[in-house]
Amino acid sequence: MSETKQTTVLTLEALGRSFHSGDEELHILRGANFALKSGELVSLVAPSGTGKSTLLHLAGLLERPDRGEVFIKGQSTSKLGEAGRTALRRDEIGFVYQFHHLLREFTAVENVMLPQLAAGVKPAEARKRAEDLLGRFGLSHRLAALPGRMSGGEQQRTAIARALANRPSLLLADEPTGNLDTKTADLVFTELMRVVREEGVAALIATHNEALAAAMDRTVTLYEGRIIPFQE
Ligand SMILES: Nc1ncnc2c1ncn2[C@@H]1O[C@H](COP(=O)(O)OP(=O)(O)OP(=O)(O)O)[C@@H](O)[C@H]1O
Repeated sequence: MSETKQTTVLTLEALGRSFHSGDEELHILRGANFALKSGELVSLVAPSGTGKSTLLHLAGLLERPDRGEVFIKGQSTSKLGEAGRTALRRDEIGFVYQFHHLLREFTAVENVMLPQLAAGVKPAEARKRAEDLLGRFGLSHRLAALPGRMSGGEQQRTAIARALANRPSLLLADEPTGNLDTKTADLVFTELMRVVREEGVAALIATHNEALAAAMDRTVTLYEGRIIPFQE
């Protein structure tokens, strides 16, 4: 993709977020700024408790900041009501958690179909997309499996496929392989990066694994409530 055609998918502007802990006020984000361009893969590597999940939840419109603004493809989100935020989240953002959160009573292919059906995609088309995505994660033989019968790696691959199902422009992932053994984590992470690049999705991925982080386009960290380039 040429430089001129790249759009900014996610913009965080002067984000502030504090939490009360007993008598104390924890200022977790203190004017965090960030921009992510289409197709860009960025890792977020920062010590535990510095606010990675907080930041991803704000960027994913799951929570609202105390101060500052989140823009999705240049669109301001602060003035949107819950219905508007939900629609934007459904159409533009895929989220992957450390734990898969798949619906246990539905098969792998159904789990990847569901967000598409919610977005109004016809069942036959949703199934085709789900089968294609799961196939690209090496799960063609597990389409009809229930989450409880799948391995941790298979569950997480399915959760990533589900997050990509609606062709989001932005993928946010919070320690997506943090719950897996090292070998499986490396495999799943490599697949995630491959499919994310194939799909042209911009991604911001929190990870503790610096080796995996280094395979992305750039790495950022959190320092004193702000987002800065990561330096080893
Ligand atoms: N809802 C909340 N209420 C009170 N405190 C909170 C809340 N959410 C987060 N915090 C606090 O804010 C800080 C940052 O939390 P956050 O989960 O964003 O960190 P993190 O960098 O993702 O950590 P980890 O790597 O351990 O997951 C922590 O001190 C946490 O206890």
